[in-house]
Amino acid sequence: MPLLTRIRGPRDLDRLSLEELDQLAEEIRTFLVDAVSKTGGHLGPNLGVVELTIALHRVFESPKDKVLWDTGHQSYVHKLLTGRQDFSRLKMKGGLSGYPSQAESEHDVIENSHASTVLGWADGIAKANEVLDRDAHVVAVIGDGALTGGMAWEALNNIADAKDRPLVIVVNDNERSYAPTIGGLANHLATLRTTEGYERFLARTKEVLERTPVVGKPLFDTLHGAKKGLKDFIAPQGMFEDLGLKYVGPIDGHDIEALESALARAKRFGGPVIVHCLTEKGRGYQPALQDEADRFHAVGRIHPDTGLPIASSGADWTSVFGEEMVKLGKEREDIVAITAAMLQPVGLDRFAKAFPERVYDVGIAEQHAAVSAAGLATGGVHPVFAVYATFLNRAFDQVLMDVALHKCGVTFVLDRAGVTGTDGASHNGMWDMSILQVVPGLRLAAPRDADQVRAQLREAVAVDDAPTVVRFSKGAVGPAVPAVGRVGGMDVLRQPGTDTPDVLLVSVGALAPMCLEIAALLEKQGITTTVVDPRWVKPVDEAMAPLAERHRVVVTVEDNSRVGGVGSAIAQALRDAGVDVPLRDFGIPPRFLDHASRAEVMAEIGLTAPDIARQVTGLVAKLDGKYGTAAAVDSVQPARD
Ligand SMILES: Cc1ncc(C[n+]2csc(CCOP(=O)(O)OP(=O)(O)O)c2C)c(N)n1
Ligand SMILES: CC(=O)[C@@H](O)[C@H](O)COP(=O)(O)O
Ligand SMILES: [Mg+2]
Repeated sequence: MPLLTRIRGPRDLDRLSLEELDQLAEEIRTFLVDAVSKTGGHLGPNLGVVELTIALHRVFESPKDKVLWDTGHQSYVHKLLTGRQDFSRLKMKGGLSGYPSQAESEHDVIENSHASTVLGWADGIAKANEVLDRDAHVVAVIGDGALTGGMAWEALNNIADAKDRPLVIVVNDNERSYAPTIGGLANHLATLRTTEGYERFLARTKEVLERTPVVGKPLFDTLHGAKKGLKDFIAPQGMFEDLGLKYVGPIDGHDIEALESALARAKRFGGPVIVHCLTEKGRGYQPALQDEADRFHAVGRIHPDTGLPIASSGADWTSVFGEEMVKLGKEREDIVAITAAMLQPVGLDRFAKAFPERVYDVGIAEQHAAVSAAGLATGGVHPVFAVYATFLNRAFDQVLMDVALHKCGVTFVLDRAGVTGTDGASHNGMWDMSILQVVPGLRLAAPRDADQVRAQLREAVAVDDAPTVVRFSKGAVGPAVPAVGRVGGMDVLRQPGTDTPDVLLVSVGALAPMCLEIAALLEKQGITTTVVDPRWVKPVDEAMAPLAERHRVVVTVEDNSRVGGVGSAIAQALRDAGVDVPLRDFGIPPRFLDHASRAEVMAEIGLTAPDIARQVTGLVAKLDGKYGTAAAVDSVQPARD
């Protein structure tokens, strides 16, 4: 990599010739395939923005000028050009984040991986530049997929209203989210893509007319002044121009010279301007280009030559859900499915194949998905909206005020619930069982294994007068965890072996195997434990309080924030029932978790069997008066915050 290794920062790009820039682009592609095949990551998106990122950093002066990335999964090239070329531990503990990271570089701003926010950020920074009279540019890169998110349009509405506030929007149009981007916007972008760019037409006309004696120049000035009429005739700018945004494009997103010319003109424009770039997701890497599903949007470790996965994972939670959905779809014609641009990642691809007319991809529009689901339920069908837990955060109000308030029978299936790890703080599904606790009427299930996913999904879709939620983890689903008894609606997973047990251990969802391990460790300390799985964690089962009362201490363990989670809800239920058995809740501490493997994160926050068993042993010891009264129990520190 003779050129890439010489790039220590963006300004090192300035001295390269066009030929060298093209060579650098090739070196970067080779680097990306080699590095990401070893670690896994967002290979396809980054292969598509190599030339675009080079051109951006040649035209704009980061970090003085702010180069912002929507979702941030396509920022690997940006990292390579801003002094970060060790990708050996990408997305791993202590290695580079898979997204921009302010801790890594002054060139990075937006760290969260939640789509459609970049234009809002850009609007705010541009306003700050104006207020502080700062001589700096803001350039926001947004994908065609992210542009289907409502927040992008809220921002555009504001940006378009400030005609003299410089802001450059680069639409990275590769015609895909994971799958081909859907909706009216995608269709509009297609018309812009397929018509001869007005700018190119104008450039060519200018060239011809400037060579035309006498009438040439005046004619060009007339044409150039023709403005919208001519533009719409030559290349329908439509929506963006109608919004009042200057539109430049479409530009070949792999032609560095054309990109630099367009970006330089946009930079000089002095107001909001859209540069519409046409790129190819997975460019330059045949296995990605041939991947019809998602062009290697996010890959695990792969063989670089073939693109084939190195480690194929066994049955995962997602596929268990997907298969049951197909069965349900056959049994009930009123069941429909919704995805927010993630059909395959959430496991609805098989349902879509079987029932193409009963699945809706709404684009990256979770809020719309929830409201549309309320409409679908009101219309007499039962929608199942499958979404990553962390992405439902943005649709909280819609779940509350559209679905729950109207008692709509909508089922939300939350994949990637709990600690996911390698995608960093914004991807952990650690808030759903807290924020959804406050939704009146909503019922929330946390299945512990594949059988329970199937059973609880069926129980959920049988509810037609309230929102139901089924949440499960990322990745491989563990072995079946059988019940050995039943109390109310709850499964007993381990009997205490005595009529006066010490601990009631409430195991939530996928942590059941760990909770059984905790009980075994406690038994070695002579501590008797009942392990119970509530199955439906909201509302708290009526049998919980009486069951708790038969124990000396209650311990709850959940793969969700400790704050306002299942433990809090159970504590409140015990108080309401006048049961004052001490309770200690274990969960995720209320802080943002740096990227690392799931196991490393769980160990770091103390959500492991040995950690919890040690703390519970201390609790019981205090109860035994070895260290004073039961009240001393409260002095035991919760899991490390
Ligand atoms: C709110 C939200 N929903 C879903 C996702 C998952 N997601 C990550 S990237 C992506 C597709 C983005 O498409 P686009 O913006 O066109 O970028 P590209 O990958 O094509 O460069 C999606 C749906 C997300 N990050 N945030
Ligand atoms: C950037 C984004 O939101 C997705 O691409 C996400 O990174 C995929 O996560 P999984 O790998 O868990 O499907
Ligand atoms: Mg795209």
